[in-house]
Amino acid sequence: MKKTIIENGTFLTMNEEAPMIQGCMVIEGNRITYIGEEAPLPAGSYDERIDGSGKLFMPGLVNTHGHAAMSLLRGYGDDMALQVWLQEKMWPMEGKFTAQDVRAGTRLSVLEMLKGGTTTFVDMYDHMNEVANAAVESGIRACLTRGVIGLCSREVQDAKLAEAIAFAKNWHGQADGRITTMMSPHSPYTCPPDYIERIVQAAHDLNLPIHTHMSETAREVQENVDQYGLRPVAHLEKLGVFSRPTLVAHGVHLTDEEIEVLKRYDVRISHNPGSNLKLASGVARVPELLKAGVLVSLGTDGAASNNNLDMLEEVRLAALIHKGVSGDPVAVSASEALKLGTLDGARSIWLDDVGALQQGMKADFIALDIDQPHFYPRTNFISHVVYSAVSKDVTDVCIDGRWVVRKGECLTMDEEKVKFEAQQSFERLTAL
Ligand SMILES: CSC[C@H]1O[C@@H](n2cnc3c(O)ncnc32)[C@H](O)[C@@H]1O
Ligand SMILES: [Zn+2]
Repeated sequence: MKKTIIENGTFLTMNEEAPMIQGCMVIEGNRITYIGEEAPLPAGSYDERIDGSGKLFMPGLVNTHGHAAMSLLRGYGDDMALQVWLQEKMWPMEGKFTAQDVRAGTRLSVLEMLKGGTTTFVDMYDHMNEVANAAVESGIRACLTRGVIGLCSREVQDAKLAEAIAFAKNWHGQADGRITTMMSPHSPYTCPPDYIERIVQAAHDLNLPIHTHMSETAREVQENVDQYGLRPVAHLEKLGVFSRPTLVAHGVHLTDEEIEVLKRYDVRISHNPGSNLKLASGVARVPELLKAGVLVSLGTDGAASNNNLDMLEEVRLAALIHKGVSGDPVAVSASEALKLGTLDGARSIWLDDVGALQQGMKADFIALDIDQPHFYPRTNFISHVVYSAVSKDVTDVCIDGRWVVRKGECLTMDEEKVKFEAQQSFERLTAL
C-alpha cells in the first residue's frame, strides 16, 4: 500500500482536540494514518514525500444539496421567485434534457466543484446513471438520488419510482464505496401523499435515507396548509417520511415547534444560503436550529439558482447572513460555519469517516495556497478560510487517497472538453 507523507504543512483538522497542527500527515491507501508535529518514521520509509510549506491543508468541503446538471441553465432564469422560476424557466427546459445533456452539465459541475475544493456532493436529479458515471470518472465522492416528481399519471409515477429504486440499488456502495444513494420525493408540493408513502416504503425496503425539499418558501407552506390542512413538517411526519433517516433541503420557514419535531426525528437540514437569497426564499433559522441540536450542513443547490458551486462562498454566507438578520455577531461563528461545510456535511449524509483530518479518517482533503496577501498576517486560519479565502486558492484536492487536482489542474477530467460539451448542450437545448 502506497505511503505518502506531507511535511511542513499547516493543518486545519476540524478535530476539536487539536484544531491546528503545524507538521505532517501520513496517508496510506485511502486513509489518514498519522497527523502530528513530528514525522512518525524516518524519511526513507515513505513512497512519496510532499513539501507542504506555504499550504493550508483542511478537510474537503461537503456540498449536501444540489442538481449538478442544472449548470447548463446557469444564467438562464435569474431574479425570479422559486415557483415562477421552476414553472416558467427550469421545468420547460429540463423537459428537453437528454441523458447526454445531464452528462455534460454534471461533468461541468463536478469539474467546478473539484477545483473549488468540494470532495463530496449530494445530487438529486434525473438520468442519474450519468451522474454516477461522472462521479466514477472524476474521483469525487457522491451521495446520489433519482428525484421524483409525482405530478403525472399512475403509470409514469410507477416507472419513475421503479427507476429510482433500481438506481439506488445498483449504485449504493459502488466506486470503492465513494457512491451512496438515497430515495427522493422531490417535495411535498410535487408529490401526492400516497406517492410519498410509496417512496418511504421503498426507502424502508432498501434501508436507505430520504432526501427532499421542504419548507423552502412561505408560499409553499401556505399552499400545503390550504391543500392538506397541515404545514409541510406535520404533513411529512404524518406520511412517515421521518421514520427514515432524512436530509431536508432548505427548511427556511420553520416554527419553534417544527424545529423541535425535526430534532426529535434527527432530521438533518441542508442550508442553502446562496440559493435561498437569490430566489428570495428567505433566510433559514440556522442559529435556532443549531441551538436546538439539529444537524445542519451546507449546499449550493443547482448552479441555476446560485449561480456557482463555490462551497467556500456558502461557508462565508452562513457565517455572515445570520449576523446580519439577527444583529448578533456570534449567531453563526466562523468555526461553526466551517464545521457546517465539512465535518457536519459528512455526518449529515451518514459518512462517519470523512470530514476531518484525523487518524483513521478517509483521506479526503484539500490544500489552499496561503502564501498570498489575503492570508497574512498568519494569525487565525479558521478566520482566514471563512472570511478571506476564495475558491481559486484551492491548489490540490485528494479524495479517497487519490489526487484529483494538483497545482490547480484537474487530473481526472479534460477541462476543455468538459466546457466545450456543456456549451454544445446548452446551444442545442436553446435551439430546440
Ligand atoms: C426531480 S429532479 C430535481 C428538481 O428539482 C428542481 N429544483 C432545483 N432547485 C430547486 C429548488 O430550490 N427548490 C425546488 N426544486 C428545485 C429542479 O429544477 C429539478 O426539476
Ligand atoms: Zn434543490
